[in-house]
Amino acid sequence: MIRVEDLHRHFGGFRAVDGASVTIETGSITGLIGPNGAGKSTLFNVIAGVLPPTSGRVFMDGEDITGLPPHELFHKGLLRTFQLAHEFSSMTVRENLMMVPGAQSGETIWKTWLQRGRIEREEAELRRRADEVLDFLTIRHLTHEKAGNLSGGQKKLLELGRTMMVDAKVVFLDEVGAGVNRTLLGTIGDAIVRLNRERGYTFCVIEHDMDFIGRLCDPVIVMAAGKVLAQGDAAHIMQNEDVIEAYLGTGLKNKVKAAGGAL
Ligand SMILES: Nc1ncnc2c1ncn2[C@@H]1O[C@H](COP(=O)(O)OP(=O)(O)OP(=O)(O)O)[C@@H](O)[C@H]1O
Repeated sequence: MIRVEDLHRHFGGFRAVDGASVTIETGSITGLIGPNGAGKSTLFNVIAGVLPPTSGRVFMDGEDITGLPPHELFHKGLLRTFQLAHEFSSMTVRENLMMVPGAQSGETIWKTWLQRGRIEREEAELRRRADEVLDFLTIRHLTHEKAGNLSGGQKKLLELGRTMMVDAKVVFLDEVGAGVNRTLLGTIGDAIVRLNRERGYTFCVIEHDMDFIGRLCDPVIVMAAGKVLAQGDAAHIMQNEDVIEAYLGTGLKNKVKAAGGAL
């Protein structure tokens, strides 16, 4: 479980995150939604150690992890996908999986040179794991494709695949659906659900596509102007007056109400 207590992150006088307290339960796929500029990415960055908080605390399974650098969180199994570094575009999809930091044993070049048999065994094992990941994500046909030729959605699948190479526990995904076509978004959604159910991954997902959020996420956390407005299941959340106002603004909300319409 990730617990965030009264987190603030200011940029000069501007409060991008302004006293947010949230819980991401182990085993959940938690959605994080809110209008542009709500502070969602900043909250992710602070939890994942990319930015230090101005104040407040972050706990992982009861351990205080506030301000730990990304590589330490990485070793604890908490990662924001871009911590895996971007794909190497001139390398194949399988090579990209095999290159994930932390997937190798981490021996020095000198030692591995002395143990060439061992490095070959390790490479074979990495290749086997990479192929297992490609099968899981149903992209085995892309094994030898250069990563630079992948579509936006296929790159997102590769990102998910790379988390599988390091046995992540808690994965923070920022705007999974941005620029991804419907079919691939469905495949990405299925992969997230299967990783959650079959491998016990906990996810926290920022996404603007409400269909995607509604299908995948429970609970959903809503942020606006740096604060947490509401938390609950997606259907319940979209009935919440504060949430409607944050998305539509008071004027439009009143017009919708006057017209007797729903959102
Ligand atoms: N490094 C920075 N320096 C100054 N202001 C920043 C910085 N990073 C973010 N902000 C500001 O903080 C606010 C929150 O930004 P953030 O990216 O966290 O919002 P968001 O909810 O993720 O928005 P979006 O959905 O558009 O990605 C924005 O007004 C943004 O301009």
